[in-house]
Amino acid sequence: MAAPAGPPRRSTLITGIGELTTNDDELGRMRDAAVVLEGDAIAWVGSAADAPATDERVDVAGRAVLPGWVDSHTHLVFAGDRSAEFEARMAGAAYAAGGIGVTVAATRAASDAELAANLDRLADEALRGGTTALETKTGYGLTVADELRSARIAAGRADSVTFLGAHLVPAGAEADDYVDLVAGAMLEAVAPLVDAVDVFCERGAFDEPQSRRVLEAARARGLALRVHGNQLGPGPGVRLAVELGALSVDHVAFLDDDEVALLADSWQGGRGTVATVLPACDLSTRMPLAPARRLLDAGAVVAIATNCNPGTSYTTSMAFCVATAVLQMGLTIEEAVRAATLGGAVALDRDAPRTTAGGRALPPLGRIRPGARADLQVLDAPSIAHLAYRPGVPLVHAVWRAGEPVVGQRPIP
Ligand SMILES: N=CN[C@@H](CCC(=O)O)C(=O)O
Ligand SMILES: [Zn+2]
Repeated sequence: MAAPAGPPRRSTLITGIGELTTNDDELGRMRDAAVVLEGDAIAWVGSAADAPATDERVDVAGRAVLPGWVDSHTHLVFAGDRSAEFEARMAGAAYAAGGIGVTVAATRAASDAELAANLDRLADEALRGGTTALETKTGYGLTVADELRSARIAAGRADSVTFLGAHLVPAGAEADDYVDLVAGAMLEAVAPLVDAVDVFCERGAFDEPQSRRVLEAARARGLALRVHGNQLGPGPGVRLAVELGALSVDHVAFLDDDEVALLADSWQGGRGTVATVLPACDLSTRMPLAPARRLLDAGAVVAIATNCNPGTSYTTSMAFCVATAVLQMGLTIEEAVRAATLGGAVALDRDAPRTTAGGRALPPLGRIRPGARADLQVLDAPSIAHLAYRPGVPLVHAVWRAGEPVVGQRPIP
């Protein structure tokens, strides 16, 4: 299968692929496959025996190749450490939304350079673990100036940036005044820098009317919507997200059957709301694991993400989340890998080609097929089954991001 011809760009053949997971309905999961990368995109996928000539090549000696992880939910603009809070939780204390305030104080006190360096450190860590596309959020500033600098630091470092001014009512503020600020001046300041707007719709954070105000203001500006919902108990987050056409509702640990059906039905007749499960967060907060099996059985679209943040889920490891989804949430290997790659791309609205406001073409993410962004990872294993069969073992052998070999084995001319 080949992409339409364009101007010549450096081409690389990846051959000797023992097992290729493409997430493409026609190509499926292939044996003895080869892939050609050209510039930042995939140019050809097929049987190794039919591979075309290229400028350079790399033989991965029977290893498994799959799309890079698409981590569609992280909070990487922060400073400080909450390991004492984590240790207390492991000794029996409950998680409460108010812990966010500790990170807000540390983030406000940090310099731009410190915040950028912390984000770069975590993004590099994620890349070494096979993550080739990353969403990240503001939400630890909670003033116009601090949210704006968080958005500036995230823009250009992440594939997708989300404004989460509605993360917590900051100390000393009155809730409805703060919602006015978030939906007004704060949103106006960050809007040119962000792709989506998110709200923590939960007891102790924002209630349904407050969440709705922020989301409707965002929608009126043409921004995509996300909701942190049903994390710590039953709540209105899922219903609100589906009603307003949010791209995703994330956490979804507490769902009744009607909410599961609502998420599944949201896909009838067009684009719906992705249910993003965050297995590392569920474990780190000692909450029930989100019902990913029930969601898939009902026909919902599921994404798996890390929710990397210093409070509830301090990991960049998508492989850990995939292993947990298989071992503890009842997903098959293929379902978990798909949710952590293509599922994330759908949650970011990046599963199809897009053009930026400035006219730049963005190739789609989450699949290995001609025309997709050349984002792939090579495992030091013959099959994706090893991601759960060998949990906790760092299996990344090499990573290409947008056609560049960024980790491990390099091609030779
Ligand atoms: N739930 C809300 N926000 C983060 C937690 C942030 C924190 O505790 O610092 C989350 O996704 O889990
Ligand atoms: Zn989150």
